[in-house]
Amino acid sequence: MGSVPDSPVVGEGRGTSGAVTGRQLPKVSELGDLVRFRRPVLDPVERRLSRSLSIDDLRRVARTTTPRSVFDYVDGAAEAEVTARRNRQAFEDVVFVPDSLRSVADPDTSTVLLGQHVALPLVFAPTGYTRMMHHHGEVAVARVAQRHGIPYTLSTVGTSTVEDVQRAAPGGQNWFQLYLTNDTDLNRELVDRAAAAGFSTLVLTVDTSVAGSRLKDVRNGLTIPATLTPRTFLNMARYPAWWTNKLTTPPVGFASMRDFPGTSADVARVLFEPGLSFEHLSWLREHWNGHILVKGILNPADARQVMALGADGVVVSNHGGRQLDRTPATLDVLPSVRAAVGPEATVLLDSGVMHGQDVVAAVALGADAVMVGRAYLYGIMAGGERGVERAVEILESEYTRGMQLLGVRSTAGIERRHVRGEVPGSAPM
Ligand SMILES: Cc1cc2nc3c(=O)[nH]c(=O)nc-3n(C[C@H](O)[C@H](O)[C@H](O)COP(=O)(O)O)c2cc1C
Ligand SMILES: O=C(O)C(=O)c1ccccc1
Repeated sequence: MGSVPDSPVVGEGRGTSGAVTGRQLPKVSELGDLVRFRRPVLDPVERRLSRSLSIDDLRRVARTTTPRSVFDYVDGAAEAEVTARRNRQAFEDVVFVPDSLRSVADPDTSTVLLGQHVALPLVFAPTGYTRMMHHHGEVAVARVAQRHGIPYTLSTVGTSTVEDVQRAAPGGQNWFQLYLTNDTDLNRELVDRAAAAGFSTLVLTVDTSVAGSRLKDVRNGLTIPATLTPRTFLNMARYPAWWTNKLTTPPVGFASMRDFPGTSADVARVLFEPGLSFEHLSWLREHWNGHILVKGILNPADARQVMALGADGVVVSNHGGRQLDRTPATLDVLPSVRAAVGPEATVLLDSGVMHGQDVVAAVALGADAVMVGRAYLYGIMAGGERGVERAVEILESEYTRGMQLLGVRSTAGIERRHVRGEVPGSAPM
């Protein structure tokens, strides 16, 4: 090795002899080269987004752009919100063990999910009522997913139809999330429409046979559409920009289903099938030719059973802490679920993913990819379609950097040994 310069050098490069060719400190006349004036960003939405460097920043912006009842619906969780905090804590407790002196040039973040190439191990989770967060709605989220080469999952209780989404993102990987309803004809219609529209994958959610209790929604008097009381009126009146969104949006209910006013808990109570069981999964396997993922799995035995019934994979999820409170953090049960289903099954994880390093951790502990819900919803609340875009940019850059700093140059190179220690719940059950 050549000699290492012992003093900092302004400028670049070494001379042919290997000596360092440093420049003198710049003359005043050259200072113009050193001071750059950033062009002011005039558009207020763009300004807010360009200053948002993390999902947490987007969350802070979202709080200022949306009525409290809407923000709380997204941000909140069930009961005492123990699970929601636990999800985050598990990610924060991760200790990475990096490799050194491995080339991380030309990083490759891509992976294969259900036989399809995806640009990042990231999927947009299904979220109900996206047009309530911002009038750009589901179609905007689907467009961003298509542009970034990641799958988008439309919710059964979305405010756009499968046809709308397919039209908006015809080249995207569009998945449909099914809430099994207590109306057999409607179930068949939902599945047939998703197939006819060209959706490749069904995500059957199994953790919402009854509604979780989100106390903030009850306290805020949240119904969809809004019921006007002095309290809800005052709450919404403070957000004129959000109202502009609303007024430019044609009044629709659940375009995927039938118009149905009420709280999300009312929807679950009146429409969802409380008798949902393994037989329904078998029914679905017969009626759907595409891939099936079962979302809301939290133990290895259930994971094994749904695989035996013909599912292609599972989403380890506690619904972002919005259903049963006091469940384990998903990161903590992930290794045992992976061990139960083997290397070939598709295993996704969601609930609490807010940072690209969370994605690195989940991949290290056995996930093929993660889903994010709130992360992109904070984005859409902060700035519509551009806000969703910003959320992906943030996660993508954090993921890429995290992977490289771990000494790994591809998603496939992230291994269990890159996270320290025994993981709670990883013991065989
Ligand atoms: C506002 C909101 C609405 C949701 N709606 C649905 C839904 O309709 N169907 C579903 O399966 N999951 C739904 N979820 C759960 C998400 O799919 C996902 O499991 C959860 O958001 C993951 O946690 P995260 O938000 O911390 O990423 C919803 C989540 C949120 C925040
Ligand atoms: O809010 C949710 O998490 C959710 O899954 C849901 C359930 C019923 C109606 C709308 C959304």
